[in-house]
Amino acid sequence: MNGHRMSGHNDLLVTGAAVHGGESADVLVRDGRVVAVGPDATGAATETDLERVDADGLVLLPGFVDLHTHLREPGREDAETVRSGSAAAAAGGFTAVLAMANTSPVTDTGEAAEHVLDLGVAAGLADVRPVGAVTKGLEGAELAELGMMHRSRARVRVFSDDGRCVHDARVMRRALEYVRAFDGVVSQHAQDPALAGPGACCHEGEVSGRLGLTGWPAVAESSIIARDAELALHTGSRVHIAHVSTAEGVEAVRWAKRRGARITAEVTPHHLLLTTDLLGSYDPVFKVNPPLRPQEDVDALREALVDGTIDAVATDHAPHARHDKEHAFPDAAFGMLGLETAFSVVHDVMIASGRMDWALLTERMSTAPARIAGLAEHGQHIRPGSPANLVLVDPRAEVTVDPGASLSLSRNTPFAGRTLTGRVRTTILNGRITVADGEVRP
Ligand SMILES: NC(=O)N[C@@H](CC(=O)O)C(=O)O
Ligand SMILES: [Zn+2]
Ligand SMILES: [Zn+2]
Repeated sequence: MNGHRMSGHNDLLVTGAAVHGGESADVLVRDGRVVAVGPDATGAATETDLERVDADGLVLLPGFVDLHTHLREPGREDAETVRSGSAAAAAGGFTAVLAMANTSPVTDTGEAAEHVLDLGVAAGLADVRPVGAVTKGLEGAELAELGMMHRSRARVRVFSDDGRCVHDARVMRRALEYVRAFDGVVSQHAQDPALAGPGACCHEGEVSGRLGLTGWPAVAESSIIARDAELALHTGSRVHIAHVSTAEGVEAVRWAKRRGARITAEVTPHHLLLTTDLLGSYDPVFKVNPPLRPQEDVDALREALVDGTIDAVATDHAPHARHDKEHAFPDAAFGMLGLETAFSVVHDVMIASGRMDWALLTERMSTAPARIAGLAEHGQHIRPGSPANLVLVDPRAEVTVDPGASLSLSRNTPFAGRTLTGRVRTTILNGRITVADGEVRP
């Protein structure tokens, strides 16, 4: 809001954008809202106090919403802060991000959640919403203060022990029962720890045998999804499956939806594009949890994202300091950057290839994640009265990913040097430009 005033403009007029990928129109934004779309927009603008954004050839969409971001603050401000992560989010076209609870200290109390919320407001570059831990200290034993986190100013609705699976069925059942009262949701890192040996660090299959690494079998993912679907049916609560990575996992979600379970699922951009083939290099930049999978899984994930078995794209942006990645593959940290490249990857893999249209991309990157997280100010259809949380993208521009240009404090992108079609140009948060062409607006 301050920035809005400081910029000196009351009105923002976006001209010639293909709204929702359709007809091109002018869009007038004032006081954080869209006030006019179409021929009226120009006439309604205040000529004296107007910023124009020429959007010829660009597509205007509701801002993206990320259900799964690691911002590392508090605790690992060397890898990312709420400020740097919000800048990366804005550069990637995101207007809202859910900040995972595996910080230090863990977000497992009302105060901890409010702290993250306040850091997000102070940064002012994205709507940062804390995810609450399911269990105290992510230890999997005792429920965290779920009700207190929900009743806090942060209004936490999404809970996750991400990084660790809530493997105890009794704990998962209690958590689901608890969040039902306020329509909360548990986001599960579906991976049965009992099914992977200690030191697992890649996909279990031909690749783990060949490289001599310990792997996670697909059944570690699908068996937890099936169990949690049963618990969701039993409790009547909502469960969300984080970063689905296998064809078996997709099949379990499909089965659960058919049975009427209140289940949603997400896939990451990296699991939609990258495969185990990259592991031959033993480069830890490709080490992630869940691991990269073979092409058959990638194909199943793409299909599931189209047919709705998978509801949303979520980045699992997981920044790591250089010294945590510079190890032999088995010892390096798990995780990849994702916020700044998400749109380009999804556009390249799903739209440029003809698998998806703009309406479906909007649903998967904006509308569905906003709905799952209960964020009413995001993912709204662009029309007079809707919140001005928006993104302008250029479907024709190519991006060659340069880790050095990232606004994240970390550099661990698996897409370095890749050329992708589709680029984020301008992100608008609450009526104010946050990032234009990769530069943060002061
Ligand atoms: N995705 C990862 O490989 N790592 C995440 C944790 C997680 O999402 O499980 C992290 O916090 O670094
Ligand atoms: Zn996870
Ligand atoms: Zn994660």
